[in-house]
Amino acid sequence: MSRKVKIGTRGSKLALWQAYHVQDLLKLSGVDAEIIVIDTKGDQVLDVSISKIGSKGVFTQELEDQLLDGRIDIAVHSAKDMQSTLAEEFEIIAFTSREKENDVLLSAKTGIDIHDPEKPLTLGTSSTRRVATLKHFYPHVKTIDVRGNLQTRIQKMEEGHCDALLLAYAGVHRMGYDSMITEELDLAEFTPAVGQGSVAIEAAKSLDSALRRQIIQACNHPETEYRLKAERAYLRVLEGGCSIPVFALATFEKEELILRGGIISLDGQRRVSLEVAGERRGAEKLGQKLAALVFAAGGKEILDEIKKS
Ligand SMILES: NCc1[nH]cc(CCC(=O)O)c1CC(=O)O
Repeated sequence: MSRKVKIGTRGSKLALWQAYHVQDLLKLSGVDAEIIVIDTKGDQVLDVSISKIGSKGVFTQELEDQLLDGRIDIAVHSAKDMQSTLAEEFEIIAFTSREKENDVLLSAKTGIDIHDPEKPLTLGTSSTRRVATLKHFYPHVKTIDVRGNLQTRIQKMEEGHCDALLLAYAGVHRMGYDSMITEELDLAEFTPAVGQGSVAIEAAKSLDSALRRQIIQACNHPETEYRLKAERAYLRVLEGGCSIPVFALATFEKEELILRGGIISLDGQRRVSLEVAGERRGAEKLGQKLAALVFAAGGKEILDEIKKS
């Protein structure tokens, strides 16, 4: 393979970091790659909340068009931002080794404590899962909607719109803001969004098979792949876009794949969270099994209500 692999990415700082990360992984395997930045609809309408832009895959459509044209060979995304079902022509060929999956609090202040109900606290977030989780476990905490990239959000916080931000560790770490983290939240309470912390590499099924193999060899982390397969199979049954407070986290305990996940009502009143375990080669079945159990335990009702609202 003499020509360079063309990596397509959005132009945000986080997206670029992820594209450079994939470029580095390829380089380590002796594969040269170049980065091609593509504007997406999701980036152009920053002032509107994602759930209101409507269509699924606002961040992925333009990249997929270029994959089909062959103008790029692969598209790099936060795994979390990828729809659970891709169009027929596309597939995820690799998941990079996962970062710590936790949500974290980020603040410029000291003494931020979500556990003390006597202490007024306003958190900035734009995720329905995080808002609903706060309402469930920490009802005294106020939230405000803060959108935009991390730099913009931090600026809003420093202007006094909120005391702290509630974000994914992965993004904070990649953007170099670890020093502002005041707390890593408990995974059992703030169970992350499906895929949080991993980078997904998407390709057209028509991609050259030798190149495809090289990219997988260089970038795919099998343990992460199994974990995300289980989580994404769960998400697929729930058809959960990013506007639905669905959560799931698969982990390995020895050789066993454990999948914990559920759903919360938007008001935080009802939260269903369950756990299943099985073998790695049954990862997708495990996701489907969890979905069936969550539905039976009241999750279906919660989901139907949210879809109607
Ligand atoms: N929701 C947007 C988004 N998509 C990916 C990340 C961070 C990287 C990751 O979670 O893998 C974030 C920011 C956040 O949720 O705080």
